[in-house]
Amino acid sequence: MSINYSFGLPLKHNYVDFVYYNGLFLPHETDKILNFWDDNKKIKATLSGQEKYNDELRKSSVQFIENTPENDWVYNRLANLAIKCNNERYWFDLLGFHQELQLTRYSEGDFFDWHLDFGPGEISARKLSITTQLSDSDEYEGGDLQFMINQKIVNAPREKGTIIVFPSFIMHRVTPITKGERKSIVGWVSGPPFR
Ligand SMILES: O=C(O)CCC(=O)C(=O)O
Ligand SMILES: [Fe+2]
Repeated sequence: MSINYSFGLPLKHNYVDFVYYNGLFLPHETDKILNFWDDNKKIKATLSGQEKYNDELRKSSVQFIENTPENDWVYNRLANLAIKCNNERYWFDLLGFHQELQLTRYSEGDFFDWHLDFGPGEISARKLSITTQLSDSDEYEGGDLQFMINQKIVNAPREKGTIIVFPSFIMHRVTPITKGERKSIVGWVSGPPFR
């Protein structure tokens, strides 16, 4: 039975595990984001805070997108959405992006096994994770972004342009790609320590 025993501030009950938004990036915009990809800057994905590659936990190619005047519209769009979503749902204390946006490519056989985006060290300020589907669902097989919620696995929507926001402390993974290629752009909104 839920009650409303407030300590002063109104109690808010609309926390959700993840939220998604369709159509906030139009097809020509997702294509423009993909054009930021520069094969010379491609790096093999590492696990945050770890220098060594760990192919058992993660296999993909990533590239970090510097915040320049040309791509500020992407940062801006994601920041505004994170603020709106946070005001409607989470009420976390947010400060901004402390890490560059990450473009990710998963080719056949690539994956990112169960993990949290939050943890000790440099990722301890992360509060909200925000990922955008940059590939059409039929461009790849497998490659589902999944959340573990109360022992149940829930799939995120796959439609190109969909932006998915979730607390960085939620367990999630990207299942192995069995055909084609999946691309995404991922950001982490940081804030002061949890309290
Ligand atoms: O590719 C995605 O949509 C999410 C990847 C991910 O979980 C991460 O980079 O932390
Ligand atoms: Fe993640």
